[in-house]
Amino acid sequence: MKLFRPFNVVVDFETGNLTPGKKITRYLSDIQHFFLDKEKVKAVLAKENPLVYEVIYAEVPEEPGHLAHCTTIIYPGKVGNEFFFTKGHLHEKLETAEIYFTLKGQGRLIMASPDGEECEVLEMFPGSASYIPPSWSHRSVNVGGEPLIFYCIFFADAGHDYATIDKTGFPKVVLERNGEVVVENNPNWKKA
Ligand SMILES: O=P(O)(O)OC[C@H]1O[C@H](O)[C@H](O)[C@@H](O)[C@@H]1O
Ligand SMILES: [Fe+2]
Repeated sequence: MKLFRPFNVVVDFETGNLTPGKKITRYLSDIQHFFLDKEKVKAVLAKENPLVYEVIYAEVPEEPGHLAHCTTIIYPGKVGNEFFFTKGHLHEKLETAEIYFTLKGQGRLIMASPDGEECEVLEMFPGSASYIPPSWSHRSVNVGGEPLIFYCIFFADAGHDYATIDKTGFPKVVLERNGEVVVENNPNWKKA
């Protein structure tokens, strides 16, 4: 068997940069359909298409036994009163867990069972290591005024199921009300 060689990557805790790494960028236009206030989304997009988040990942084979790892940087921002977030996904291999270790910023991690009947929201803060158990969909939200930066480790063959979330959305939304971060039921959520 051909041995895969050990290697280091370097993570910058301040910027979230991971070197050497490959970058994925997601703009508001990529996740616009998830936001509650459709008019506000339109108004923002008429002026600009802000960068919402970036993922920088180490290149590892997408094969059983390997661990994929990456940083995610969610920029601060809102559409109306709804904070910027990641698309969110289930793993195609539902039986695979994941860990998010927060390096910088303040966030919320929304997780839901596959049918969406169960939902949990964890706080993300520097030093928090959030465990995403098998089967839970996950979306992270930046609730602060600086980038939310976290480091993720997951099974390299887990796969990303975005189609389910496109159909159902998440059961909860994270909003700012009177300067407070609040978690509310998502009126647009559809049962899987
Ligand atoms: O894939 P998204 O839902 O857009 O979330 C962005 C990224 O968040 C974390 O970094 C996960 O470990 C990645 O697998 C995921 O791609
Ligand atoms: Fe994941």
